[in-house]
Amino acid sequence: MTVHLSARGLGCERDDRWLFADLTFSLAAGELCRVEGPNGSGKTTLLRILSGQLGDYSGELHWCGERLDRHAKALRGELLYLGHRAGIKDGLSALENLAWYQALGEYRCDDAEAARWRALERVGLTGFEELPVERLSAGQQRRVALARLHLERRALWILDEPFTAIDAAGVAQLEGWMAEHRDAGGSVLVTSHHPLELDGAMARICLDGRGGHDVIAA
Ligand SMILES: Nc1ncnc2c1ncn2[C@@H]1O[C@H](COP(=O)(O)OP(=O)(O)OP(=O)(O)O)[C@@H](O)[C@H]1O
Repeated sequence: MTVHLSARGLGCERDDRWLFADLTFSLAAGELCRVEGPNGSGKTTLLRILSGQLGDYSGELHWCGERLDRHAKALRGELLYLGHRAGIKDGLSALENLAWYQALGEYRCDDAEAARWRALERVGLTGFEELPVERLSAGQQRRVALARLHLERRALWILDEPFTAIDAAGVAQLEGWMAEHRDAGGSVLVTSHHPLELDGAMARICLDGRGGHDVIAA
């Protein structure tokens, strides 16, 4: 099985405090992993390091066997990162937001417009495609961000608090998409402050907020 991400001896310090140190784990194709820990324990920082956005860490990180610091571009083409902020532009419509992501060159597909409509249908935004997103509810705005999961296939999803503002049906749906992605050979790293149906099927990286951690297999 292809190992997507592997970390050896990973550490990160903020304000003279280790968020985590000597963290070793791997995430292979077809695996799910939940990163958990109290507020401020370093979950977002870890996900930003693993997605190649932060370079101030110690230890080694590999993407598909290649050092991440030397092959960040290879990872970018295979990664979908959703931050804990929705990352959408208020004045643009849902369709325009997705077009903006496509225009950034992050998404390649034959029929970009059809892909946008299809993605918005999947997240339950039929009828809301052309309104400025500032006129959508918080949960609908989060769904605009989640529509990126359906724009194009990416091997690795890194999702930071993707369930924020999502209703119970939406949580079940998103868990279903994560399971589908895994079954298709993708991998997922996710944070959530709430219990999930998929918990039993996920490995866990538990940060304790004091610099310690546990890595627990699925
Ligand atoms: N750029 C930065 N400079 C200095 N300190 C930072 C920076 N980014 C984060 N921190 C600190 O690192 C710690 C971990 O932050 P992080 O956002 O990773 O935590 P978290 O586990 O995701 O928290 P939450 O559950 O509240 O989202 C916090 O104490 C934060 O203040």
